[in-house]
Amino acid sequence: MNMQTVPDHNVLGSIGLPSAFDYALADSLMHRSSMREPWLRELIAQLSAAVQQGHSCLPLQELCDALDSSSPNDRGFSGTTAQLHERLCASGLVSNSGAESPLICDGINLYLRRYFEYERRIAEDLLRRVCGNPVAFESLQLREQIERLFPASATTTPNWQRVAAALALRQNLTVILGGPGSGKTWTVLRLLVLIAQQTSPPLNAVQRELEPQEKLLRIALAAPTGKAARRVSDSLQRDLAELPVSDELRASLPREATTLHRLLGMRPHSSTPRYDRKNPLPLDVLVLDEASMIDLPSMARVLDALPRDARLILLGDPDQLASIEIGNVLSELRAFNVQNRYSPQAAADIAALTGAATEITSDATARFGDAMVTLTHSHRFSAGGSIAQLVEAVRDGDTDRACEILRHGSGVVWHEHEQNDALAQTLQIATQKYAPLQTAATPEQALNALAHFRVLGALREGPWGTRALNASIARAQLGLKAWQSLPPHFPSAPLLITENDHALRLYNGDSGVLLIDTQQRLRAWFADTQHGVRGLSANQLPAFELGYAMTVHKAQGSEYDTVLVLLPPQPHPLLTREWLYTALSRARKQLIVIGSESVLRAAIGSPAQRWSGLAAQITGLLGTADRSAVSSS
Ligand SMILES: Nc1ncnc2c1ncn2[C@@H]1O[C@H](COP(=O)(O)OP(=O)(O)OP(=O)(O)O)[C@@H](O)[C@H]1O
Repeated sequence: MNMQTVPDHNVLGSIGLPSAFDYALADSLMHRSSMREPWLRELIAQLSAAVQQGHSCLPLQELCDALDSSSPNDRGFSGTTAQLHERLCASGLVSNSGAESPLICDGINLYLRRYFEYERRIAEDLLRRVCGNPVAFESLQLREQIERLFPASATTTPNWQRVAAALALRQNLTVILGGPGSGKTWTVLRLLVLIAQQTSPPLNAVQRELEPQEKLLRIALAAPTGKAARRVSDSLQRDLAELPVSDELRASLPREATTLHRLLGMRPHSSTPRYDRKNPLPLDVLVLDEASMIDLPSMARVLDALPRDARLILLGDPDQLASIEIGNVLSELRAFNVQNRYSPQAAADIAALTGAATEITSDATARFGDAMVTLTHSHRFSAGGSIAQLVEAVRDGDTDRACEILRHGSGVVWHEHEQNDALAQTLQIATQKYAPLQTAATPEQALNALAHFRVLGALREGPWGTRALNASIARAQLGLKAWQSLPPHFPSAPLLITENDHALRLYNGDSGVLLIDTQQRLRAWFADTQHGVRGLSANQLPAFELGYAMTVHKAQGSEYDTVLVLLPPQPHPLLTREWLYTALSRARKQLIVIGSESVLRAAIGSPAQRWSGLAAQITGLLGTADRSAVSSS
């Protein structure tokens, strides 16, 4: 095959066609190899295309199957993964890990070197924090403290929030997983109290003045986006007030979360952060919230910068949409402990610290799984409510049950429309639900109306895209004539910020509303934890667009009383199980789904597939032979 050609078909059906860029990369690498076989060029292009789509590697097994099923004349390889591995190594482009080759193959996955190294650094760092010096604790006193901070509740047995606290006291890595409203932030604040009490006794104001700074526990909270960081800050401030601790201790806890970008001191136009391995962050504890949205390079960077003896606490929901960039770190980690089972030693420590009996596992990777707990009770949805049940059914891929709940559940409505009827119904409901926005007399009323309802879609462009929906809803709200005579941003318009402005504390995905003030100027209003609302002149704002309807990606991390989810008329690659799970779980009280059963079934039946070798690398480093138990999903 001519090295310059770009085939019109791909080897791996589940990855989009490699682009000219992918083939250019393949060609530049092929020049460094004495091997001229078309299948090798094809493999490299596929690998490059996979990385563009968020995969960090490609499994050899998938590649073998795909190459084997394509025409032998065309591809020229047929054999086992071991044979493929051997041929790859013979190309001179691939090594097992050490040598400076552009590609790495560890016998399971094929990587571009950079992504192998990110995963290797993350795996080594996390293992060090899990397996480093076990923290000694005095269980009797701690048990009393845990009972005081985590009051007994009838929600789950065992009380997984207490278990999270016990795990965090044992080692320097804790991963707290759970769906929306499962109490992750509530737990982490109490857990920080325990760590602070264990590490250094609280100081009063005078002692604080006298005490050298380095004796205070240095804690930071960070999230991948500005919007997520602000949301965590809001939750912290809400929960801090209710903490049963002294004022001194309360004052020593963080009130604000920051973005990963800011935490690392990323500079404009530079990819080199201020903090790194040579200049580590001045921290004893780092909490990373919304960890499912953290991509591989960012995770590697933040772990590099975190001192080796600092504690790391990851919070997140691995069932939500993964990072739009490369990697799916959280769901790879979840594979080590899906069912809250612990090694005998961890189970004994949990029992000593909380009195809870947990299931024991003899799995060889349990040592790593001991860092993990999944909170299973939602404090936000009413127990056993239809929305919670529906979200669970979608998460578990139980399509029949999801359809059943949608048809007969309370608080959920399903309009099984196809094609244009779905758009017409969306418009009708949105017009009615957004009516209070039109009549709101104060910013508070307008923002309340906006918090009450939102339309969520899958796509941005096209007739079913949020851009077209926003224009249609605005037209319906204002009347066609008014819409034609007004600029796109008008009084009572809901707005969606589309870029970060740290100085104004406005972030991509934030919602606000435009209103005319007493001096007839257009002002934008935003909800504010401290002051209720805050107003800014409309011409101060960073980029924004209409926000009656938004994509689920933009809505990630937000909730509304009522959510209308509009499915497109045909299945779409974006419409995965994780997309639907994230969309449905944005609703607090009422859910309206508009779309056909076939599209709904197709979405539930399409779990997003992200190839990653992180779990395999951790397993390898743990020294277990049984890699298949935690093979990447
Ligand atoms: N054990 C508990 N007892 C009483 N209230 C709780 C408990 N755990 C959590 N809550 C409350 O439940 C609500 C949801 O908790 P929280 O915000 O911590 O959940 P989350 O898992 O962080 O949610 P999200 O992922 O959506 O950010 C909050 O109002 C919190 O105060």
